[in-house]
Amino acid sequence: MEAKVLQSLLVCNLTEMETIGRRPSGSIRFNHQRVWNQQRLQASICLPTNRASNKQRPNALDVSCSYKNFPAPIFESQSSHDDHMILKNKAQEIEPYLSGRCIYLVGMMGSGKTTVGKVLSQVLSYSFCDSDSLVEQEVNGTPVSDIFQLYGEGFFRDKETQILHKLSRMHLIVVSTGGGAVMRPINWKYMHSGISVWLDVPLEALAKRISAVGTKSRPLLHNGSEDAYRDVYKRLSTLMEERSDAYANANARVSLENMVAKLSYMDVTSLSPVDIAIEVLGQIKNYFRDEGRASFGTL
Ligand SMILES: Nc1ncnc2c1ncn2[C@@H]1O[C@H](COP(=O)(O)OP(=O)(O)OP(=O)(O)O)[C@@H](O)[C@H]1O
Ligand SMILES: O=C(O)C1=C[C@@H](O)[C@@H](O)[C@H](O)C1
Repeated sequence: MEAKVLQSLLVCNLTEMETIGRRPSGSIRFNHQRVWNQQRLQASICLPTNRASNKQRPNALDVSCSYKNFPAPIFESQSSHDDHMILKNKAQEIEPYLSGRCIYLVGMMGSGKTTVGKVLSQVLSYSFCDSDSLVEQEVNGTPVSDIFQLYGEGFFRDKETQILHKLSRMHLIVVSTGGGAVMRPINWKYMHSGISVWLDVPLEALAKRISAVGTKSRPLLHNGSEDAYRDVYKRLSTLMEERSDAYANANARVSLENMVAKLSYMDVTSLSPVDIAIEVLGQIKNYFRDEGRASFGTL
């Protein structure tokens, strides 16, 4: 019965997650076992009931977050049995260290934050949120490209900061952040409530991915040009020059170029989202290891 309820869940309201995820005192529960129980509880309470009259409801956070909303684990259909096992084992290894903290994926447009983020959320039994989608919801479902056009980039950035602020009070979420979120120092204050990981993808690969799907939904890249690849590449290069230092604020970096060298692959197109998710978990583990060494004064 419980499994059925879990399966049928499509959308989980962050307000409720916040209510459950925190003790009345406001402190977050960091016990590993409790995290699992908490997820179950969270799931049962996220049923779409009418909660309009619930007096316990904290500041309305009118955004939603998917919880296990994929028919079957994506990673099971996209990778070998060995890869699942590696992914699951890595997830189990770092869960106690994560202690329910959110994972913020940062990186350029098209770097795979959403694709890899969904794999990570499934294997960690976390929820998944895309901050761009949350901004869209806040603006009555207006697409990001229309928000830029109607209200300007500054308005979008303010909404993005508000969303990150709200998310910083949550836990058990993998957050795919907007590509430019790293540029505001205040956003880092919020993202450092969790663990941040930079998906560092070579510009050629980004330009190929983005020009293949078109630039319409990406206002900072769209100019309706004939040679989409070349234009996207040029624009991405400029953005990367402005942003690389900001991305480097992340707690961990996953460089697809380094992965290709390590795995002796031909190029980054051989790297599956599952390969990248495994590396994300590995780099998070390294971060905790280094952090532990630093706090014990052995560095
Ligand atoms: N490892 C991969 N190999 C090949 N294609 C990929 C990989 N990861 C993502 N993609 C493709 O790249 C495109 C962008 O991926 P995705 O939407 O996950 O990136 P994103 O970082 O969330 O982008 P944005 O910030 O613009 O929303 C998608 O078409 C996706 O299918
Ligand atoms: O790189 C950027 O600045 C952006 C990336 C997208 O995710 C959106 O947040 C928006 O299109 C801006």
